[in-house]
Amino acid sequence: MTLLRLSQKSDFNPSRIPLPSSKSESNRALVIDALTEGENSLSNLAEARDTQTMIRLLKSSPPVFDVLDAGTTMRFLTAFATVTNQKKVMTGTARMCERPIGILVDALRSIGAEIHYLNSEGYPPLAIHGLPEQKSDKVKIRGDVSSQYISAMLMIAPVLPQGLEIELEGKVGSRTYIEMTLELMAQFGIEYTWEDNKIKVAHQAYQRTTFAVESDWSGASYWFSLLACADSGALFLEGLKENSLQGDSAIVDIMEFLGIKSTFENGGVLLKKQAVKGLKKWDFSHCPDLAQTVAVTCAILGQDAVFTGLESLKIKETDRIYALQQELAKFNAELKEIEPEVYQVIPSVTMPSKVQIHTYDDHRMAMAFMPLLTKTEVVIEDPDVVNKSYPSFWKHCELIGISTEKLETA
Ligand SMILES: O=C(O)C1=C[C@@H](OP(=O)(O)O)[C@@H](O)[C@H](O)C1
Ligand SMILES: C=C(OP(=O)(O)O)C(=O)O
Repeated sequence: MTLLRLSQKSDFNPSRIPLPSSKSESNRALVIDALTEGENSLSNLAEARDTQTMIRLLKSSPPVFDVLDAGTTMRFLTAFATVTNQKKVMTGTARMCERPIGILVDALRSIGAEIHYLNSEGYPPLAIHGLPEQKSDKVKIRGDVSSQYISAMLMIAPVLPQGLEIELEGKVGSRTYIEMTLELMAQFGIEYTWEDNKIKVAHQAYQRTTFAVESDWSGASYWFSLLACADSGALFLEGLKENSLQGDSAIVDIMEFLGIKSTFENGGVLLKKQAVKGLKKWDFSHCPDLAQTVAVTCAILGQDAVFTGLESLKIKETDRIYALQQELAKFNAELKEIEPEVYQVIPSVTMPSKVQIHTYDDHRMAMAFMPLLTKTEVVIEDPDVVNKSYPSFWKHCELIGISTEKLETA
């Protein structure tokens, strides 16, 4: 196994970080591009493995779409292959084959798709045989498992012969990602209405356009956390916009409570330290990918906080609740379920002289625990796990004065 030892060489002052591009925006733009007649001009596509996998599969179109561990690539390409009447097998890593897809398959089948499960009902791998005829222009989808099913159906809606009306059932999680999908579709000329729980998209053509992907706010969150945990310094994060398509820009509001003042200027955001006001309670329903970052920040800063909206964390790259609980315990902090689906972060009071973080095949576990280096010696297991969303993460650590030393073990 590879281990990476992290330690701080200097103050983070003044350091510029050339953030990676958003994989969520990139993967949507690529699917829309594949559904547009004629050429779009897409720039700043993400270096993330999830996006590079999407690019490779769309370009080479092999009979088996192996998406590895990329959730959006799995869900978006399932809908794409169906609507474009392709015969494909959809598969991925062992963990991907444990991540549910039944809600999307049911939605596609209800409008006429032919899709079969090759192993377990409700999970990849799948065999897609296409959509011989659109049988319905209405579909109901529950909103509390993954918004990616809804985004996948929305992106194919304009090219369906009868268009599509999607009725969202129950609580809707990750709503900001549905909004991102619709706003991006609108940039490619699509008109839609969203009233109450019904989103309607008529049959229409995607218009050729020029689209530049913004930097990744989820990736930016680790630098907010690092500065919040550091004694001093300032950071400039390049390529972020105040009016972002990405819901994870909520990190600005969260970190305002945890000691970071953000100023948008010169095509990015300048982070400076300010007094910690304290974060009492936060609902992560619409920004689930920030939960690990903020849990670790609170644990390090000695901030007791209550988190809700963590339901979807159990079905992501790993069970992120379990993973957080195990790793926080290594420095005497806790993520305790105090009522069903209500969690309290109980911060660390004593910090060991060294902490080794297991990363559970989850990029966000590696990146979220990096700021621990401000308090103790940190060793990250399997550091290449960051490649899923942020391959240059450790290089950027070096760039701002963190030493990263690779250690090989048997
Ligand atoms: O649509 C997207 O780009 C994403 C939606 C979210 O997933 P869920 O909708 O499953 O919560 C998020 O966690 C994921 O990283 C990216
Ligand atoms: C959950 C994530 O991605 P996905 O669901 O697309 O695999 C993530 O990047 O944190």
